[in-house]
Amino acid sequence: EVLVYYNGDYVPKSEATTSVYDHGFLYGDGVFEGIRAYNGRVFKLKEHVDRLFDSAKAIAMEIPISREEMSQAILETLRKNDLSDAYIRPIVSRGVGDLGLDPRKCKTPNIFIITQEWGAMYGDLYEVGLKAVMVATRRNAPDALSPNIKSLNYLNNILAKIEANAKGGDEAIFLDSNGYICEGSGDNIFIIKNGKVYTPPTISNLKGITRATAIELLMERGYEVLEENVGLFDLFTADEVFVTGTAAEAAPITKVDGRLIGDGKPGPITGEMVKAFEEITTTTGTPIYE
Ligand SMILES: Cc1ncc(COP(=O)(O)O)c(CNc2cccc(C(=O)O)c2)c1O
Repeated sequence: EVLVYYNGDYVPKSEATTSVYDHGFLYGDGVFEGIRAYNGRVFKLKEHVDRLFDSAKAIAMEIPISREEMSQAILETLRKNDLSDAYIRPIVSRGVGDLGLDPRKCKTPNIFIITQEWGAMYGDLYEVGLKAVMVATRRNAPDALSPNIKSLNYLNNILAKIEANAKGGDEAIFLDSNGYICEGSGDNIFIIKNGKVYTPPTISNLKGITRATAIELLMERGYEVLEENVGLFDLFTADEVFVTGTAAEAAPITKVDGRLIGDGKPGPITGEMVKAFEEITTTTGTPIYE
């Protein structure tokens, strides 16, 4: 049975439970990460652990183990489950406390680490590309609940997904509270026009680690990457669009709200990205077993 890390122990999946009085369950009061291991290496482990601790600091929650201990716990959980190609989900909740919002009711945070086998998220849709739809639900504003915090509050993203499902889309694209193109329900977005690459600034979306990697890879290949606001018109008239995320990696978007993007097939720069990701994720990263 899969073993889950729970506050320092490795327990069978069926025993990886928390109390109904855990404020992570009661109020979504907690943070999490989504990380992948490829070919026996964890991709961008330090960046993900750093973001987990930043998210915790943003909600004034002290994680009771160090960054290094968190990294080792992630590697050990993979080893306990003999995993080399995996999806890794660290979760830190505020912990158990009486009913009522005040986090001071919770003595200590609970830490879980789930690991499981994970293949490509969209399967063969990489060839044909994803159909995206715009959703009415806006991404939560930075001055309301910053989308930079990877928190257990994913209802905003789920509402977008519900809208996309209702509209028959594979992915939902958010506008931010100012009406600019923001990101997908679980991934960042890139738009290509006349050989230039545009991606929204991260004030209104998650500081994606795959997004940062894509920017590096594109610049290494001589592309100009502009982090600036783009609008619906820019999205609809783009030559290419792709989304990036730990789960999605780099996934082409070939239709948005019924409009073909470019000629409706994944574009050349997107193709370069998919190949570059395959290369970098299978050759770099923190070894699990060495
Ligand atoms: C809202 C949002 N935006 C962008 C990303 C991409 O960030 P990274 O490049 O750092 O992963 C995410 C990450 N989203 C994510 C990651 C892993 C799994 C799932 C899931 O849908 O289960 C979602 C996300 O949740």
